Amino acid sequence: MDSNNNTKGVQLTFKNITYRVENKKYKKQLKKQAEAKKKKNDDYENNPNFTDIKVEKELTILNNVSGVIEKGELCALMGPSGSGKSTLLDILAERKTTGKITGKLLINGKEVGEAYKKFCSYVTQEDVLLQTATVFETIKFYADLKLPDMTEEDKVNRVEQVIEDVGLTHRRDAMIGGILPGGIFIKGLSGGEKRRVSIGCGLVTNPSLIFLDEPTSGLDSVTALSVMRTLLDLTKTKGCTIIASIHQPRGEIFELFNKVMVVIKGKMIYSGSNILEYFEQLGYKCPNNMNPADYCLDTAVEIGDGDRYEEICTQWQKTWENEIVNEITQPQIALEKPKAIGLQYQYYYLLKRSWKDLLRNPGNFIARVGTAVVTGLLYGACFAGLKETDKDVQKIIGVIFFLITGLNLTPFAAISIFISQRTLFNAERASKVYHSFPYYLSLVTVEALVVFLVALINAMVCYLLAHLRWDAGSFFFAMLNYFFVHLLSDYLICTLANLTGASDLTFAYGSGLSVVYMLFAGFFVPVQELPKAFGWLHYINPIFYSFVSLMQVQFKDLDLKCVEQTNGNYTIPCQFNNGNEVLMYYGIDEWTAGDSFGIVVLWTVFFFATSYLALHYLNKEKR
Ligand SMILES: Nc1ncnc2c1ncn2[C@@H]1O[C@H](COP(=O)(O)OP(=O)(O)OP(=O)(O)O)[C@@H](O)[C@H]1O
Repeated sequence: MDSNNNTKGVQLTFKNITYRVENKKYKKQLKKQAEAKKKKNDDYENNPNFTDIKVEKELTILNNVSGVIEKGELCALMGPSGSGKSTLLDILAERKTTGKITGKLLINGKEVGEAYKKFCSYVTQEDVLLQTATVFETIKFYADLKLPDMTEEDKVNRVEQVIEDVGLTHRRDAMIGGILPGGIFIKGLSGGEKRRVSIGCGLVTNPSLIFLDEPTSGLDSVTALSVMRTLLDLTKTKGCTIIASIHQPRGEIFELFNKVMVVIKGKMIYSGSNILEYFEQLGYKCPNNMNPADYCLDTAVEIGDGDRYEEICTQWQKTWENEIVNEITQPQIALEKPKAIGLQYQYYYLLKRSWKDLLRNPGNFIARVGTAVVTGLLYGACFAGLKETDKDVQKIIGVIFFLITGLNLTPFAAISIFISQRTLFNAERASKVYHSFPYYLSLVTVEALVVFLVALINAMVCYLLAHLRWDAGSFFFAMLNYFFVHLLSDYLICTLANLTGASDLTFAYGSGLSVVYMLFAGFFVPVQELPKAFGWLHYINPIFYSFVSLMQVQFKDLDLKCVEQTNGNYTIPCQFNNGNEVLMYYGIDEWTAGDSFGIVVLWTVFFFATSYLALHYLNKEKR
């Protein structure tokens, strides 16, 4: 048993919470209002009771909502669909990042500022978990990142205890399972078991306050009851305060709650432990043979649609202000604030997890490296044993261009990884498990390793078989160039994935950009022959600089043998006597290999940065 037994729970009071958002349809609605007014004037005789359409610049989603949840209470947040339950839950858990919020959140009667979030844990409606991790590893990851002061042994004990608390001891080493990025399915936990893992992740820090958004959604009734009983046990054994939004619980689940709060159309109409009695006072008596939860929800819908809605809301507001507020007593419990973990530790744990994920789901890695081997061999076979002769110049340039093109396109295979990891990242970031930067670094570290292997294998196999310029300096500089072409293309795809948040859009924009890059690389059409209107595009084309650098490595000061070809009586004269003439023909003789490679490195840094900024600022969890 935990040493903090029954000391963790807190009292949560929220006062006059109002939430407003911008009305994005404002202009459209104004137009409709004007049209309606015109119609009213034109058609007054037929429609004398016509009322104006109400249009506001801001929408009020929650209006002056207040309540108190005592230490150790299991509280249900109920209401019809769209009434504002999830919004209220998000505000109480301080997860709302959009809109205007006013009102107060008090822990044990005090405003605790920034520290507030550290007392809470939030379990989302969807289970967003890493498919390749086991139950133990998933919960341990949260313990590692959220409990920096604990020894390894204590963390393991805590995780084992949580696994027992959520009833998953028998599934401790089972994989989460599900659909992997790219579509492969691995068998793992059932829906109910995944729900328990998500709850376990929320429990591992021994939080004072736990928020759960629809904890029973998607579960069969037996599993739902079992999950809710687990939560009730936690309130009793650990004193946790738990608030769960819930839609339509079966009778047995409804009875487990110590308190029920009912929100209708953004206003609180009740908060207490005897809702049936309250509804009866209002004139809505629950028939004996009816599930009380169903009855409450039906009644809430009826109240929301009825004429007495405003009256009932006002009556409840008065009860709150005149009675409940005065009865709130503030428990005297010391609030110890959990410490935050350093970025380097976050990076360490994230890298460890990413590495394991790569090893357990090697399909993508094997496919990328395997393709690099096969295409390297095929390039090599087609261009085997090239000679430093005028006759082979076109083939040598072809090898360089094919290698660059292949390495530019291979990162498309990583789109599904970038997109699917984004979902997990969004959920974990919203739960404040780690900062975006160490996450990004761990992602790109593992990617850099794959990129390194692919570039090296692909280019080396081809370079050796085609017998390109044969000295150590040229070989290693060329390899470095191919690695950077591949790395910058990988970061480019990662940027597009983070900008768009969708795999189809990433593919569409990425392939379009690659075509433009190829076209303006100076290979098919030498730069001086590019159309005037678009010729400048090659200056902002990283692939052009890779091409220039590799051409310089291959041809600068290279002697070319002139082997004249004869065709009957006709002799084809040599086009190039040395490599510098080749560079001149392509209009790239004024560049140096170092300068153009430097620009490739700058482009790589640019895409590295844009990819991170897009990850950090865009496509966040939309709540
Ligand atoms: N940022 C926003 N912009 C516009 N409307 C919003 C915004 N946030 C919430 N709403 C609206 O506020 C209402 C309440 O949403 P909320 O998700 O809190 O309801 P809910 O009670 O949890 O519903 P459900 O039970 O169906 O999940 C909905 O009509 C929703 O469309």
